[in-house]
Amino acid sequence: MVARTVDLRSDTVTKPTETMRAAMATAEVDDDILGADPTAFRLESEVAKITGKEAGLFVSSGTMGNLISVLVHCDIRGSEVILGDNSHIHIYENGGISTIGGVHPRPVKNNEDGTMDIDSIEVAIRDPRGELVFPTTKLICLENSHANSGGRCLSAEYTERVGELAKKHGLKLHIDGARIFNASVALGVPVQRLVQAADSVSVCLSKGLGAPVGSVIVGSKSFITKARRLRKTLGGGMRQVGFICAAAFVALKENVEKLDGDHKKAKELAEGLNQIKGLKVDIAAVETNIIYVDIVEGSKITAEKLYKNLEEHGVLVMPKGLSRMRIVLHHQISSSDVHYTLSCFQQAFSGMHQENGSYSISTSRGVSYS
Ligand SMILES: Cc1ncc(COP(=O)(O)O)c(C=O)c1O
Ligand SMILES: C[C@@H](O)[C@H](N)C(=O)O
Repeated sequence: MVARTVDLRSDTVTKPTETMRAAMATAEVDDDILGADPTAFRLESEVAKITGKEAGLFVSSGTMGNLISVLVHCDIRGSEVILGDNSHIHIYENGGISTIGGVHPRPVKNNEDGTMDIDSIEVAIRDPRGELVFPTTKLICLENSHANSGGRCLSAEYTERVGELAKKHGLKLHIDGARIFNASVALGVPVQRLVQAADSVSVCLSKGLGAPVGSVIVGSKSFITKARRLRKTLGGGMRQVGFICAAAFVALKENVEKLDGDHKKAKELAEGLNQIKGLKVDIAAVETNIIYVDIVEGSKITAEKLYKNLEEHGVLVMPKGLSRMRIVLHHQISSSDVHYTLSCFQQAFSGMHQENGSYSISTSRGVSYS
């Protein structure tokens, strides 16, 4: 039996807080298909207000939020969406925009910082004169923060430039904002400013904000009307959904202020890991709560042995390839958990480990733990 668990696999692993559970138990609910569940409406309105959009719609997941948004914008047969080749929509959503929506993906290379070169986006836009043979470009998708790039943040200025390009070509812009609040906190820029150029945004409440379930998509009233219908078509219409929206509302109110702490712990953990011989971390790439750690070639331990060793000490990470892992911080990871995690990694590489979580490493800021 493992004495202690430090779950760093994702920020989706958090458990509802007592406040969330209390809110769920007393939530005002009603049939959200025959009318409007009042708590769902309250959550949708709050997210719309924060993002500066006309309306919102609660959906069960970020995947459903992206799928519905793409399908609303890509409403003609032969539609094509320009998106990052390393984006969540392109890699981790089962190709739903194609298999369910019949939308053709037009991947453009993601840079290491999560952006796509503006010129490359423009080159990928189909020339309408070739409509006899080409799909029809309808939409550009961005992702902020960008998960597979290590939680890197897209600036408001970059997003605006993509928005201007979309408008120039009569296209729409969708932002996969699963971690838009992380980007906002890390950049010190309000969410509304980061998504101003977007026609739609999918905002996850179940990631860093710690809600047990759900996302809210936001956009114009007309967009949300179409999205609501498509959600029903996909079987995503829900009846007394207010009891899960109540938890999401608590997350929105209570946990945004905790994100900066997650980012600081991520930086500290990244710096500590980077000091361990056999591991490599690009510290500059750690802008929010996500860390990618590479096991350097020739290190004393294989990835498989490392993960097994960590798991035996209760530390869970997300393997991402043969010699890379992903670590995600969230509000239920304490500073002591960070120190304990570092001692477990240290032990795995050098056989040194103290159960009380102390270890002797000094970070670049001269901070040492022992
Ligand atoms: C960037 C990004 N977009 C979308 C999603 C999908 O969210 P969900 O897992 O709720 O479907 C995720 C999942 O964590 C994600 O990281
Ligand atoms: C794995 C991925 O699908 C999930 N969105 C996460 O970041 O944990």
